[in-house]
Amino acid sequence: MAATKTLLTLENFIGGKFLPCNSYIDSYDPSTGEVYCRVPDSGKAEIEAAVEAARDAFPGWSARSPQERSQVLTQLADLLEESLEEFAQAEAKDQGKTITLARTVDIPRAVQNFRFFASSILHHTSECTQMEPVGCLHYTVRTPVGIAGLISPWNLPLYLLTWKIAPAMAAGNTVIAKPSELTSVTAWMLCKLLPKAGVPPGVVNIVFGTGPRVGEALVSHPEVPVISFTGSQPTAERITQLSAPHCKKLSLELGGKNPAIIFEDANLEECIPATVRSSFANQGEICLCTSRIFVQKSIYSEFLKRFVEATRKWKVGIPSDPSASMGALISKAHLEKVRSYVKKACAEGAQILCGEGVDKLSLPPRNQAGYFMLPTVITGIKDESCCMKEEIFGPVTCVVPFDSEEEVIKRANNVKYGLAATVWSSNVGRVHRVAKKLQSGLVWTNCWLIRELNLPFGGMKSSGIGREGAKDSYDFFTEIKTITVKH
Ligand SMILES: NC(=O)C1=CN([C@@H]2O[C@H](COP(=O)(O)OP(=O)(O)OC[C@H]3O[C@@H](n4cnc5c(N)ncnc54)[C@H](O)[C@@H]3O)[C@@H](O)[C@H]2O)C=CC1
Ligand SMILES: N/C(=C\C=C\C(=O)O)C(=O)O
Repeated sequence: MAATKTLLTLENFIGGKFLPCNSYIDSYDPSTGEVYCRVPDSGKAEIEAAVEAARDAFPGWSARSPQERSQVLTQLADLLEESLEEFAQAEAKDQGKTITLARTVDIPRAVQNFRFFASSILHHTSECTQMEPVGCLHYTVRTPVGIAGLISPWNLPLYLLTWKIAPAMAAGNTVIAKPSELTSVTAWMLCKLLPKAGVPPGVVNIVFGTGPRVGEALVSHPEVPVISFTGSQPTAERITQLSAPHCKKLSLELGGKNPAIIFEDANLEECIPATVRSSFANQGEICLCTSRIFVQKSIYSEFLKRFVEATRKWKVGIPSDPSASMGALISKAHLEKVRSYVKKACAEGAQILCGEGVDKLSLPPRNQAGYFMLPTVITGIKDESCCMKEEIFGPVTCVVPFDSEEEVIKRANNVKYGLAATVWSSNVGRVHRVAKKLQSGLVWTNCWLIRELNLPFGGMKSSGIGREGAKDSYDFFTEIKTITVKH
C-alpha cells in the first residue's frame, strides 16, 4: 500500500474532467525495470462516457470556423512548447529513449503537428464544375466525419498521438484517443493543457488502457465512424475485423522491413553515419528504421568495416545521459523478442559483427535490470531468414551484398512490407529509376527521415492502408459531398 502511494497515477480525461478508474495497470520505467506509474485499465464503460462527451461536443466544435479551430490548435502548440523540457523528461522516462531525442525530435514534432494542422486547415479548397447544356453548377463540400477513434503506439508516444489528434480536431471532429498502455504519461500531461488552450470539454477525450479491453471497445463502438491506427499488423487485422460490420473509415499505419540500398558510387562519408542513425535511432523502434542493408559487392568489405566501427560508437546509455545515442527498449518482453532474432540468426549460421553477444554493455548498477541492448549488426544471412523478412523493431540490422541494380530491386521488394526505403548513389538517373521501382510508400535518397508534412505518409502492401499528411489527413477526417444546383 505504501509503495502504491508514491507511484504516479494517471486518470482518464473525459468531457473536460479527469476521472479515476476502477482498476489500473502497472507501467514500467524501461531504464530500471521498476514500476513507477499506474495507468487506468479502462473498458466499455469509459468508452461509453467518452462517446457521450464527444457526441455532446460535436455540434459546437464542428460549427466553428477553420480559423477559430486553428487559433485553438496554435494556442495548444504554444503551451506545449512552453513545457517542452518537462514533456521531454517525461517521455524519456516513460519510453526509455534518450532525453536528447525527446528534446530535439519527439516533443518539437508534437508542437509542430499542432502548428502544422492549425495552418494547413486554412488552405483547403473545394471543387466546382459547370454543365452548361443542362444549366447546372456542381461543387463539393467537406464536413467532419464525427467522433474519431485514434489509437497510437509506444515508440513515439506524443509525436504519433498528436499527428492524429491535430488533423482530426482541425477538421472539426471530436476525438477519443487511446495511447499505448506502455507509454501513457505525456498524453495525460497533454490533457492538462487542453482547457488552457481553449479546447471545449468533450472535444478531446483520452481514455487509457489495453488494446483488447479499451481499444476494442473504441473500435467496435457504432458511434465512432472513423478509426486511425498506428501499430502492428496483427492488431490492424483485428481492428479491420471489428470495424467491418460498421463499414468504418480506416487509416492503418503499420510496420516495415525497410531496405537501404547502397551503390558503389555512394558518398560513404554521408551514407555511413546516416545508415547507423536510420538503423538504430530510438533503439530501432521506429517503423521507418532500416533493417536490411544491401551493399554493392565492390564496396561491401569497406562498407562493412566502416559501418561496424561507426555502430560501435553509437553509445547505449541511460535516457538522462546527454551523450547517449540510444536508451532502453520499451519492455522486457520486447527486449527478449528482439534478442531472440539475434539467436535465430546465429542458429542459421549468420555472423554477429558487433553488439549482442559480442561486445560488453556497461551500465550503472541501478540500471542493470533495465531493458538495454547494444546495436547489433548481422551479416552472412540469407534473404529467406526471418531476420530479413520480419519486423524486429529493435537495434538489429542485417548487411548483405548485391551485384546489380535489377537484382537488388527484386530482393528489396521481396518482403510483405512496403513502408520506407533509402537509396544511396551519386548517379541521379539511377536514384530516380530505383526509387520508382521500389514497392515502398516512402523513398529517401541520399538521406533519411527528412519529413515534408504536406506530402503523403504511409505504406504499401502489409505496411498499411491510407496516407497521412496535409491533404490526406484532411480527406480522411472529412466526408465529401457533391452538390448540384440547377439554375
Ligand atoms: N508503427 C509501427 O510500425 C509499430 C509497430 N509495432 C510493431 O508491433 C509489435 C508489437 O507491439 P505492440 O505494442 O504490441 O503493438 P500493437 O499494435 O499491439 O499496439 C499499438 C496500439 O494498439 C493498441 N491495441 C492493441 N491491441 C488492440 C486491439 N485488439 N484493438 C484495438 N487496439 C489495440 C495498443 O494498446 C496500442 O495502443 C512491435 O514489436 C513492432 O514490431 C509496434 C508499435 C508501432
Ligand atoms: N509512424 C511511425 C513513425 C512516423 C514518423 C513520422 O511521421 O515522421 C512509427 O514509427 O510508428
